[in-house]
Amino acid sequence: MKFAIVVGQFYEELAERLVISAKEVFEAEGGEVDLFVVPGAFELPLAAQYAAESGRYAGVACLGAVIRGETTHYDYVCTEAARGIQDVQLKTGVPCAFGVLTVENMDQALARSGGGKRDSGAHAAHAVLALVKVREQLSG
Ligand SMILES: Nc1c(NC[C@H](O)[C@H](O)[C@H](O)CO)[nH]c(=O)[nH]c1=O
Ligand SMILES: CC(=O)[C@@H](O)COP(=O)(O)O
Repeated sequence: MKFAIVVGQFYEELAERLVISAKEVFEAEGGEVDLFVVPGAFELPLAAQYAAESGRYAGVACLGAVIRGETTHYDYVCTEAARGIQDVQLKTGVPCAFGVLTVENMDQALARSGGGKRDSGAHAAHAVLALVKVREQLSG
């Protein structure tokens, strides 16, 4: 079974941490992973749509990190990424998990990318696998 990981690499270290964790989860289930890199979280929905519509993947983990700055730009990036990824999975029927950190600072991001509080990369991969299982249960 093949999975896609699409990652916004606005913060390269965080992107790498999230990808490593998600990849480990997919590969532990025997999955093969293709990685697609985009500049930031705002590009994730279209990248996820490309992957979902390719017909090659059982699911897509959408990863990235958005850290609030001085302006309202944060709100638009987060909202569009979340809404866009949800729209893609509902439109295509291909599981697309939201593994995008939306945080106030780098410490919060590190803590949620395998730094002890949570691993959002792994959680996104587990979410994809869970939806694939639901689809399999209903198609039998
Ligand atoms: N500030 C962050 C961004 N901003 C960039 C956008 O995601 C997008 O690439 C740009 O607006 C061009 O379309 N992206 C993140 O992923 N994280 C941020 O903190
Ligand atoms: C999340 C963002 O877009 C943010 O990093 C941009 O920073 P600023 O709001 O200070 O321009």
